[in-house]
Amino acid sequence: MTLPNHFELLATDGAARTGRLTTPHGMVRTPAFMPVGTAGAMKGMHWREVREAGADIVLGNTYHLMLRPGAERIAALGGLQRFTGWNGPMLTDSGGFQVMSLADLRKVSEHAVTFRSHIDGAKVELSPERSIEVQRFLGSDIAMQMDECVRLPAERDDIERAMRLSLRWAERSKRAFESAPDGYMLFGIVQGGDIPQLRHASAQGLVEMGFHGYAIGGLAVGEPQAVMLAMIDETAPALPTDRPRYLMGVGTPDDILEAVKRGVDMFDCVMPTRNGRHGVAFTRFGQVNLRNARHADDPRPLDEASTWPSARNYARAYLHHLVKAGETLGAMLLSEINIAYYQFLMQGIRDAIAHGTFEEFYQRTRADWSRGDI
Ligand SMILES: Nc1nc2c(CCNCC3CCCC3)c3[nH]c(NCCc4ccccc4)nc3cc2c(=O)[nH]1
Repeated sequence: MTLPNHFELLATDGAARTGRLTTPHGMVRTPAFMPVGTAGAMKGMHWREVREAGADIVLGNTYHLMLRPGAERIAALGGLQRFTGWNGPMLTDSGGFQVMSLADLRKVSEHAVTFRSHIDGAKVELSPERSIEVQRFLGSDIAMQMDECVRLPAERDDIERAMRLSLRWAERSKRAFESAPDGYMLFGIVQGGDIPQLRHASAQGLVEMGFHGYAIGGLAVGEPQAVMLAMIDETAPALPTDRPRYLMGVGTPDDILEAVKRGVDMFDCVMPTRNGRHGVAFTRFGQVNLRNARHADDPRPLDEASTWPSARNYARAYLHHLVKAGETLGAMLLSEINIAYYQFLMQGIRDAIAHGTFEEFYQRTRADWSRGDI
């Protein structure tokens, strides 16, 4: 049964696309970078800054929120938007990936993933049905199917086993999702590791089932960028052109630019906020590690032409001092500066595709990153 389409393609330039995704909580401009609000908060930032930076949609974390404060509790309090105060679109991951990377004593069976909570050691079972139920309780606008992601490099047998399990879980996730109200979306997740034939089989299986959008999973899990890009080249053409494509967990500004060029519409990554907390700034001219002593006497701001005040108004020397002194303000300023840069990059990408100048934008942006005089 084909699901209704809430995605509108506005323009294409080569394989790159720009469009609009309509959700119950608002509109998402694509290509979109979705900041990751891990446990119901954007670490070190107020939601108004996330919005002012240009983010249309953020990620919530099913794994963390189902353990604490609990999905039923958030539902009773009106859902994630009301609970957090972010009243825009939200996407939640299914939790399986986080279990495999965060929980201990985890086990994967046909029925579900079972694990011990990293908070109180309680035994927890996360089946496709329970994952969809939790995402519905959270009230997210876009839910993800439950899947199994294999780290790379991996044996072909293991990649195939996980890909076929994920297809069976896709079917169960879709059935469990069917009662969701109009407008709420469910995305399938393509698996298949670094093996083209398995990528094609996974994409074909999902497209036959029919989803509101399709994620490319199983990447950014240890493989070189060239392998990731090759798998996008194999997968994107196998997905419907009129539905959104979401590359999970990606990535650096360079990863994003390369993936947009290959037809990807949506991205999420913890990097802007995580690197910000560790003193690394993303700028139009590349990354700047403000822990480095070379900044101690530098009166220049990070980027005097930035559209974001904090990137224009603070001396590198001050940011260096805050980071070295472990001042919370350092993590706060760099988090907002990084989220703002990522949104600045996405706005430039959307405008370039809309004007048919994506190739020039691509070349100039990469040249600016590698100027190295920062
Ligand atoms: N369901 C599912 N999720 C995946 C994710 C999580 C995406 N962010 C979820 C948010 C929701 C909650 C938290 C995150 C991935 N993240 C990455 N790479 C991250 C690489 C990275 C790691 C650390 C720093 C920077 C980059 N690959 C991923 C593959 C999958 C996948 O196949 N299936």
